[in-house]
Amino acid sequence: MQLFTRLAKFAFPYKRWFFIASSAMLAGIAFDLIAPWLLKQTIDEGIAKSNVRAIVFFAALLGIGQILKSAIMYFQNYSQERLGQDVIFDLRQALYSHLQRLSFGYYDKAQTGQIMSRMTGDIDAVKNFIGFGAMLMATGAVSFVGTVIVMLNIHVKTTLISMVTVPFLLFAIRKFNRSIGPAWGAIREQMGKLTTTLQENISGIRVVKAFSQEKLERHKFNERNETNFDSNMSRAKIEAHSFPLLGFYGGIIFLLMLWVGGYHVAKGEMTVGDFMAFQWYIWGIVWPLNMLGWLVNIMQQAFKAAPRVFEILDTKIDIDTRPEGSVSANSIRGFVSFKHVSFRFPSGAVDTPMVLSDISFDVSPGEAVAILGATGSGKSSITQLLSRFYDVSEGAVLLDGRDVKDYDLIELRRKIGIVPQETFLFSATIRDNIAYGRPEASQEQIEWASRKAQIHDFISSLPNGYDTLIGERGVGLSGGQRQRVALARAILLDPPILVLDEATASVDTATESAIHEALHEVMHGRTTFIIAQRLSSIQRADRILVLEEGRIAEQGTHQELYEREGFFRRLFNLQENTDGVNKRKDEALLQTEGR
Ligand SMILES: Nc1ncnc2c1ncn2[C@@H]1O[C@H](COP(=O)(O)OP(=O)(O)OP(=O)(O)O)[C@@H](O)[C@H]1O
Repeated sequence: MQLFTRLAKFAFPYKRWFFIASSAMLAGIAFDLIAPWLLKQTIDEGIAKSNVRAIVFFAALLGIGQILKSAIMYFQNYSQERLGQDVIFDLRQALYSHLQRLSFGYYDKAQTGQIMSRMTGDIDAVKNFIGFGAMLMATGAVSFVGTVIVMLNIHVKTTLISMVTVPFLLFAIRKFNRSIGPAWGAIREQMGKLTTTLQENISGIRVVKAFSQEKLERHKFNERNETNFDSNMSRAKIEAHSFPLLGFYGGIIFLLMLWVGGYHVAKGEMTVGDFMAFQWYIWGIVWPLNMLGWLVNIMQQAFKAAPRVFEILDTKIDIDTRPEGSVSANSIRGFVSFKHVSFRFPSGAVDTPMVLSDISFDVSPGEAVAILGATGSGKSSITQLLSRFYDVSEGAVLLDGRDVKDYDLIELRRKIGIVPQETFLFSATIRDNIAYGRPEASQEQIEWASRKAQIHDFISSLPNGYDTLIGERGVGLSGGQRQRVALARAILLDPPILVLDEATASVDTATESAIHEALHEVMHGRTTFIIAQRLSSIQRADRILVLEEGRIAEQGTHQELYEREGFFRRLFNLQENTDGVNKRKDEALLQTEGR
């Protein structure tokens, strides 16, 4: 019932189509009730009395009625489809907007395939019900009741005896309804899993092929496909078992009517016209009953699909984009302050250790701070809290002296240019990708950002330049090129805060040094966070924070940390040694080649 109410709320704005469809439906049923009577009149008043005028008159009325009904059917079909499409349009739109507003915490746990299948198959199932299932149900119910009333008026005994199987049929429908519901639930769930497997396989096809795991993946898909097949066969078995029984009960109604009606005609208690009219009327009760199984199917599909859709809509938005009383972030300067921040990912269990513990530091506007630490030490998490991809578990992150939670989130994020660790590019032109955060940017501005990111020359060398289309996730570009396009995208935002999360990890040392040279100018006047594991990436940092297992182990300038003989010094010595060894190897190689 709750589902009905929720779906009805979506349908309410389109009540106009509902009224047109239901009026057309009632008009259609009215015709179905009048037409057999016209037939009766044609037979009893025309044929039986050899009255040609009466035959022509009633037959003409029947013809006109048929034409009118066709026109009415057009309105009914159009408006009920329109109602379904409108509702589904809004539902899909609401779902998409909600998905856009859900935080990283949701996506950490969600499966893309499940979301996809809810946006497509589940929504379609709901549409089938709203579009014609519900209307057909209403038409059937009105037609059934109306026909029974008219038939009772013509001949009570024939009507009642003909309908003797109806209670059995309704009982069978109830049983069918109970068993088909779970079957449809399993199918919708299986479809979500099948889509997830497919989506993961396609997204990870390069890994699959690199590790020659096509057979394993085929096996995984096959398993899902088989489960889906089995679920559908279980459903088909229930249908195969129930539908003939429902058809049988419906057929018996027709036979009983022939038998009882024929008997009463023979006894002179019914006219031939009445009998013929009954033949027609009987379809008014048989078709809704015959359709019941099919309608229950549509309804159960929708009732299993709708909760999956509503489950997403009901997911609480934990990080609201425009919290009440939020302040504008448009004029922030970039003073960042972490106050005793501790953090655990929302997907992490309560008893797991914090990813960040008691982190406190201040960064002045324009300062460049490097965050250094072993893998998994919490470097990226720090910057994710700044952009409010997640909210702190304890403490506070302040921006220009205000809690980041107080700012309009959309404006806040526009003020933080991020080059993430994993570059994602859209299947669009290189220009569109660079201008993603600032679609109104001019070609000059885009080229300026590309130059700073050391990617302009490469783009210009392509036959289509900035108009070059890149594939999904940036296919067609190397890892380093993708990273530089992402860098240009962040630079173009011209933000007061810049976050470079291993932004030059995929480029060669020469390009890295060229990027850092150019970045020096870009970083000027901006608060910059440079997350890196290579010391060469953080040369330009004014200050370094060293993280160890989610805590700040040390902080200071290069010189201060070097003298402290801690993690930084160890890393420095290690990387110096590695660089030294590499350098010696290169020299030896050159000498060998030179000989
Ligand atoms: N979305 C997530 N959900 C749950 N735990 C996460 C999530 N992302 C990261 N973690 C965990 O949080 C810890 C810190 O991760 P973070 O990405 O901040 O480390 P990092 O220092 O940036 O590592 P790297 O240098 O490898 O990028 C890690 O132990 C990681 O397993």
